[in-house]
Amino acid sequence: MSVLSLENVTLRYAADAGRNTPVLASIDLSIDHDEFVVVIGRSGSGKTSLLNLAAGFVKPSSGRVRLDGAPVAGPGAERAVVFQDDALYPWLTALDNVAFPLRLRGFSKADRLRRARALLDQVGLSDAAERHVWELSGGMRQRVGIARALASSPKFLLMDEPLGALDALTRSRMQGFLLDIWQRNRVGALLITHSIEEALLLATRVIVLAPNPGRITSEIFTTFGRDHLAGTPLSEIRSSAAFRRLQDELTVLIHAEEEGIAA
Ligand SMILES: Nc1ncnc2c1ncn2[C@@H]1O[C@H](COP(=O)(O)OP(=O)(O)OP(=O)(O)O)[C@@H](O)[C@H]1O
Repeated sequence: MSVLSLENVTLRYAADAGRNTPVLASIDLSIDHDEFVVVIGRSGSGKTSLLNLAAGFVKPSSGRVRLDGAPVAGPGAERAVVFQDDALYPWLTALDNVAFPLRLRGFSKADRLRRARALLDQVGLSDAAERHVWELSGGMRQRVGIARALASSPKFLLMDEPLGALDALTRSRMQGFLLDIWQRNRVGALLITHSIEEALLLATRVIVLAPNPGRITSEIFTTFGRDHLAGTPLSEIRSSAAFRRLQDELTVLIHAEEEGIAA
């Protein structure tokens, strides 16, 4: 079983050396391989910074980031990252975009095309394999991006607002799709969102970050995503009393400090 952990992490950016308050402070977060952890919090609370630490894009100023007990020294194939902007290679087809990381890992051409086709099939894009990026809709591009992230068989999928640029209907469909991908590939997930509804639908655990310094103020365990995977339609979950109650609770938790300052 894999575990990705941030242990007593503080982060100050070099550009902000004069700033007294760190961007993140006293962060203790451990993500198991079967969890779907969603981080939510006000703008500037350090959500992206936290994901960048887990990805190894930035190093903690103090504390440790570990994967299965070993220090994380930088980015690695076992922690794949998906951004809001899909960042696909525009000159390649969907198939070649997904196959690209496999080339870097030394797979033969036949093997990478076989695996890339299987991944595109998994994200429902078999028919779009030969299309170029500009021929794909926003939701399709994000699915290619996720297939590409899965190509390296990561243990963890780190997603920064992956559905943030999509229209409401596509976003809603993609939420069900993300749950399916998470379950089928048995990856641990860390996802950032601004949407309380999305957080509750996807997460097995929601983490609330508050700013100045960025720190974890609440943790809520939920089962809505698993209920959906067991057959409950998302529309039924969204309109249930239990879901609405947690939505209200989470809204209060996210804005608690703001209201405290205003009072
Ligand atoms: N590379 C950087 N160098 C210096 N400061 C940075 C850098 N990246 C982020 N920051 C600062 O760190 C703080 C947290 O930023 P971060 O992007 O992690 O927050 P966030 O919660 O993801 O915000 P948002 O919801 O607006 O995307 C902000 O004050 C930001 O200006």
